[in-house]
Amino acid sequence: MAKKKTKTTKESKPKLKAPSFKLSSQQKLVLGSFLAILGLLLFIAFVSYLFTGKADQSTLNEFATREVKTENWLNKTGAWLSNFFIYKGFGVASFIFSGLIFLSGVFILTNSSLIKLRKHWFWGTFIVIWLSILFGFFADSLDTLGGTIGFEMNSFLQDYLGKIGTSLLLVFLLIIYLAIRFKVTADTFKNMFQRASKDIKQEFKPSDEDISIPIDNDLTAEAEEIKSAFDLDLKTISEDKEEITQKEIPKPEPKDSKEESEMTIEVEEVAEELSETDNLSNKLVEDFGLFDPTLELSNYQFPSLDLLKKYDSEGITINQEELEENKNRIVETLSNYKIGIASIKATIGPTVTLYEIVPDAGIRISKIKNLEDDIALSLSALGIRIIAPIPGKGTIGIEVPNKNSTVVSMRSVIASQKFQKSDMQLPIALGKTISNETFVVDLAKMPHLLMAGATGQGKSVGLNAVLTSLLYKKHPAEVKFVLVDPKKVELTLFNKIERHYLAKLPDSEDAIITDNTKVINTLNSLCIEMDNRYEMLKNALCRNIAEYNAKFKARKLNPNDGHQFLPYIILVVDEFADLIMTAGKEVETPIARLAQLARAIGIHLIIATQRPSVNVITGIIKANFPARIAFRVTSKIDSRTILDGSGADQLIGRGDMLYTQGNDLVRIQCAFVDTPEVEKITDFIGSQKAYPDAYLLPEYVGEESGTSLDIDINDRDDLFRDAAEIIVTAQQGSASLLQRKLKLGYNRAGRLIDQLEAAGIVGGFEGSKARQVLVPDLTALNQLLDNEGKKN
Ligand SMILES: Nc1ncnc2c1ncn2[C@@H]1O[C@H](COP(=O)(O)OP(=O)(O)OP(=O)(O)O)[C@@H](O)[C@H]1O
Repeated sequence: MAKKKTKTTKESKPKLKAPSFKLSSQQKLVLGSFLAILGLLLFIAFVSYLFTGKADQSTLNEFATREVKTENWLNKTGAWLSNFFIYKGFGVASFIFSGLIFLSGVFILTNSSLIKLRKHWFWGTFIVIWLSILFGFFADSLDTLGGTIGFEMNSFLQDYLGKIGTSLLLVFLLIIYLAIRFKVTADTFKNMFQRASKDIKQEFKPSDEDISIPIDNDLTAEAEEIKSAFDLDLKTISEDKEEITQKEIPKPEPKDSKEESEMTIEVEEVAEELSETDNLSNKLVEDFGLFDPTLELSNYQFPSLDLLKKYDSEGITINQEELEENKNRIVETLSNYKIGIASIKATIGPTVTLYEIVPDAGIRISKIKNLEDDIALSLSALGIRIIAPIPGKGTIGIEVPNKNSTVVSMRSVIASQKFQKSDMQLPIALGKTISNETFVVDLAKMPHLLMAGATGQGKSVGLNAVLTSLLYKKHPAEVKFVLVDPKKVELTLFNKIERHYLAKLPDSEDAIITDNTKVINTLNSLCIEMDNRYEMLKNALCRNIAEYNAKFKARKLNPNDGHQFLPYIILVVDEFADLIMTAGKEVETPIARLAQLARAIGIHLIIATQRPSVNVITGIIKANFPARIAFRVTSKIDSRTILDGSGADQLIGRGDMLYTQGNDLVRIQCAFVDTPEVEKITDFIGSQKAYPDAYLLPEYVGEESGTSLDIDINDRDDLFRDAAEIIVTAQQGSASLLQRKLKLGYNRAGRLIDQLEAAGIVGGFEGSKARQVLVPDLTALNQLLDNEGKKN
């Protein structure tokens, strides 16, 4: 029962709210037309009141006396109603009521949405009140304008707000009305004024159409509303008001050419369609701003320039005597070979001076090229390099080392405008060129760097210069280093910034990798990271890391979908020769894969080697490392291996280097950064708040566990039994143990471990941990191996 009751009340509710819903069609017709006619009658009465109101005033009290005639077009009722609405009510604004009543009738007749009608009533009443207050201002001169209510409201407001306050309140109410009702914005006004001024220019006819008193304007608005409500169905009815509405609609008129030239075309800006995610991300950016990857270490301070040393011997000093001497020797030497010189020009660099020679007409360049060695010998100086011709110049260059070379300090290159103002993704200040310009390159564009040079020629300093450059320019959130240092001493200083800048495998203790086994795991892990990143880029529809990160910062990528800000990862291998000698293909394959594919996803490799021989820098490696740095090497062949040409063998060492990124060779004096300087920088960074851990690379589980199981017993290594005994005795399943005890290379030890796993002596690969030994002691081992023998 109770249920029923609630049902009935529920049903009755809309009835109360909108009785017209339940009207029959006939009732609707009756009520609708009644209201429409009433509206019209009121309108007529009101119009008449404007002319006859005064005259009829005295007759109102004698409504019941039929003899007393009134002048209103609708006689007594018209006079009474219009007096009630206009004089006692809201003044001329009451016209709007007539419109609203008429509109209600039309709505009922046409079965239109009553919600819309309610809106018309609400805003209509709003504007009636607004107008009557406005007209109340002029009640002194024209008392009918604002009506009694308008007058009273106006005087009430003026008592409290004064004339100015009331006017401003009216302006504000009008703004509310326009903004909410007609969605007017500041731009609309601008356009309206522009159009109006154009119209005024075009024609200014003082015709009837232009005479508009405020009331007309408001009626216009209402009339438009009426039109829209009818959907233009009831043409006949709206014809009454058409004249008024048409004023608002600009008619396309034929214009002469002069007018056309004055006409400016208004280009509407079409906003790009935003997707749902765009809207969401825009809102997020509005609320929280762009995503800031540095937020976690927001107080991080970049190292200051003071941490770097200044050198006394900095700055080029021109030794006129030396210049003259060298010039004479060059001219003399060349004349010995019957090469005349038309002109000679010197450019003094930090370590070498370049003499640019224009030979006499008719001298063949190839002749000079062939005499390269002889000329160098005659000039009898170490480090002479002849460039014949200088690419793009048509001159011949002879580089002669300066007697007193100047140190290019890291401080000077870091402080340079070129570096400080660079907007490169990974700027590296390598040093200074022969014309003493700071040389800055973008590692992201290289995209990988191969460094070679004989021992003691400045490779480690060069690597430190690269790392220092990045530390001075990149926040810990933006770049991570994977450091491989088989020499175990060169990069140890960077341990201090492990939790800021280094990346490592999960579970590994040290971030700097010194063990070759771990290098393979790390490289493979980087390949997984690369694949993961490609997947993320693909899902985000981005082509490279820069686009991806920009999108992430704009909060267009949802972290819940696995997206995150991606730091650049830079793999630095200090001694590649050692690595490739011991691990061979196992290292070469992932390195080549990374080099080929990793550029787009922000993994860059820097590989340094002392031995630039072809078995270290293999074809596949070379093909993927277009950017190369050569420090001094001992032979022409080595130079050719690195640079595909000679030159590196003629360098003078101590950071003198050649850089190529494809074609041109640039001679650069590498910036010098000393170990104490690096220590100061890493101390400075290390003493600051860090991330809880180093950047963790994805875990890599070696493939050997899967493939090794089908190793044939007969193919076992000769040392299999010895290896098994060592492992079981030590109860430690590690390849490095075998390497040490049996004096084996990494590859062979690894193979033995695979065979031991296949035989069930050691467990599967467990990342960086040693494998589990499954045989408890030697007796059990002997038993196991004997049983195996019997089976076969
Ligand atoms: N850019 C430079 N400016 C001035 N001197 C330099 C520069 N680079 C290197 N040197 C000098 O050369 C020495 C050896 O440099 P570095 O340790 O970098 O050589 P290396 O090539 O790394 O040798 P190794 O391969 O044996 O480690 C430095 O101690 C320094 O005195």
